[in-house]
Parts: sequence; C-alpha cells; structure tokens
Amino acid sequence: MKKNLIFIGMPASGKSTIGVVTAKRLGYRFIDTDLMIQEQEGKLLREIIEERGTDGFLEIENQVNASVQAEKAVIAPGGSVVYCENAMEHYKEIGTIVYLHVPYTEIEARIQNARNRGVVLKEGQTLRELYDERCRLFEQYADVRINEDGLSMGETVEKVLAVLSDIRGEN
Ligand SMILES: Nc1ncnc2c1ncn2[C@@H]1O[C@H](COP(=O)(O)OP(=O)(O)OP(=O)(O)O)[C@@H](O)[C@H]1O
Ligand SMILES: O=C(O)C1=C[C@@H](O)[C@@H](O)[C@H](O)C1
Ligand SMILES: [Mg+2]
Repeated sequence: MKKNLIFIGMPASGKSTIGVVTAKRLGYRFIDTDLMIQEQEGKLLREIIEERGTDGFLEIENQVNASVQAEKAVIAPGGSVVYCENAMEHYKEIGTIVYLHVPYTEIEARIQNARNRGVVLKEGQTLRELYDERCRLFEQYADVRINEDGLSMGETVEKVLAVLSDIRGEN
C-alpha cells in the first residue's frame, strides 16, 4: 500500500496549510519541499527565481522533489512541481496524488501579485493562462481530485480524509 499523500494544485490552493493539518490528523510526517529548497540553497524561493530564472528554479525543484524519501508522510510541493517530470514520476511511485482544485476567481483573490509571490510565470504569461495550462497537468497526474469550491479549510481537510478513507477501503 502506497502510504504517502502528495498534494498538487495552484499556488495558494492550500497544499501547505491543508497538508499540515491532514498530516496531524493521520499521524503522518509533514514535508514541505519549498522549505527543503530554501534550506538547500540558503535563499528564499523568490531570490532563487530572480537569480537562476524560472528554468533554473525548476531544475532545483525537480532534483529536490525527486529525492524525497518518505513512508507515511503528507508532502506539500510547490505549485510548479507539475512541470518537473522526474519528481512527478517519483511521486506517482511513492504515494497517492491529491489535486486540490480551486476555481480561478478564488485563486485570483488569494494571490494578490503572482510575480512578487515567486510564482513560476513565463514572460508575458497571465495568471489565467497559467491556471489553464496547469489545470490540464493537475488532472493528468491526479489520483484524487478534491473540489475546494465553497469549503472552509476545516471542511476541505474533512473531505480529503473521507475520500482517502474511501479509496483505502476503510469504511
Ligand atoms: N478553503 C481554503 N482552503 C485552503 N486555503 C485557504 C482556504 N481559504 C483560504 N485559504 C488561504 O489560502 C492560502 C493557501 O496558502 P498555502 O500556502 O497553503 O498554499 P500552497 O498551495 O501551499 O501554495 P504554494 O504553491 O505557493 O506553496 C492561505 O493563506 C489560506 O489561509
Ligand atoms: O506555483 C509556483 O509557481 C510556485 C509556488 C511556490 O510554492 C514555489 O515553489 C515557487 O515560488 C513557485
Ligand atoms: Mg506551499
């Protein structure tokens, strides 16, 4: 049985906030790979993107995420991990991939300034274009899709736990 849970979804979809609470409820370890990247590089994510460019950042993100070793963990990667092929293959092997789906208008409201937040945006790309491009990848990789629309954080955690318990045949 693949015991790890890996959250994917747009930046600000709640991978880190929902992830840590879910880990606590399951008695799992919690790993935020954005923090691992910052620790490894000794810099903030935004600084790495400024210095290395988006491609340089994605190389580091791919390497860090592809090397995560865990058994019973909830893993919250950055939103751009879906561009990292080795990392996504690794996650498919070690766990269940949970896609936190949030409608575009809500993402727009949560992210005030995407570039300042350090989102991996291509030159001239709008947040809407990024959303559409990534949603296709999220759907492609997801084992489970959780729709957050209209739910509070607590309700989203309950939904994740219920769906998980269902697919693990615990009820
Ligand atoms: N229903 C909800 N579920 C999750 N987060 C919510 C919800 N409503 C509001 N939020 C807010 O959205 C933000 C989610 O941020 P968080 O850092 O967890 O996202 P993330 O998916 O980890 O992003 P990143 O890809 O940048 O790491 C938080 O500020 C949280 O308070
Ligand atoms: O979705 C994104 O493009 C990103 C999200 C953050 O978590 C970081 O991983 C980084 O700033 C890129
Ligand atoms: Mg996060």
